[in-house]
Amino acid sequence: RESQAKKFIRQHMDPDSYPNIGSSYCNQMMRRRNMTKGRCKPVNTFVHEPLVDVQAVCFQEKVTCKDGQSDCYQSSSSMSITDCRLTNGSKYPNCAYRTSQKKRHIIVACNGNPYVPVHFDASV
Ligand SMILES: Nc1ncnc2c1ncn2[C@@H]1O[C@H](C(=O)NS(=O)(=O)C[C@H]2[C@@H](O)[C@H](n3ccc(=O)[nH]c3=O)O[C@@H]2CO)[C@@H](O)[C@H]1O
Repeated sequence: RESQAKKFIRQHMDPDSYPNIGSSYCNQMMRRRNMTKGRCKPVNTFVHEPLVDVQAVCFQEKVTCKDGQSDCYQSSSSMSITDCRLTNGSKYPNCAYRTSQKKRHIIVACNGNPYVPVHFDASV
């Protein structure tokens, strides 16, 4: 059984790829990280920073999550991210994504002991 922390890493961490990634990045990565099985996950963000830097966000600015819960945190610095967004013409099982490379502050929810990211809430 995959823990929430491991699931966060699988779905949102890609420290080893460089920002100038091609337009097929999302199509490849959404498959490779298992987010196109059964349905195409509509929106997903990958973070191109070291895991320790993303884990540190759990001890940075506390903010309210989109769902109203209070266990979200906003990164003090902006981070290199890639937003993957399903295109309108996309038809399962061929999940077609738009790849957008950005520098944003990320907002994650943290949980557990050790206190680590378990959910990607938004970027600002
Ligand atoms: N406060 C909490 N505290 C603790 N745990 C919490 C909390 N909230 C949820 N979970 C947990 O997380 C699980 C989960 O998968 N939530 S999810 O909203 O569907 C994830 C979103 C995100 O993956 C993605 N997205 C979205 C925007 C963006 O910029 N980038 C981007 O990637 O889209 C998804 C849908 O929006 C949920 O089952 C629940 O267990």
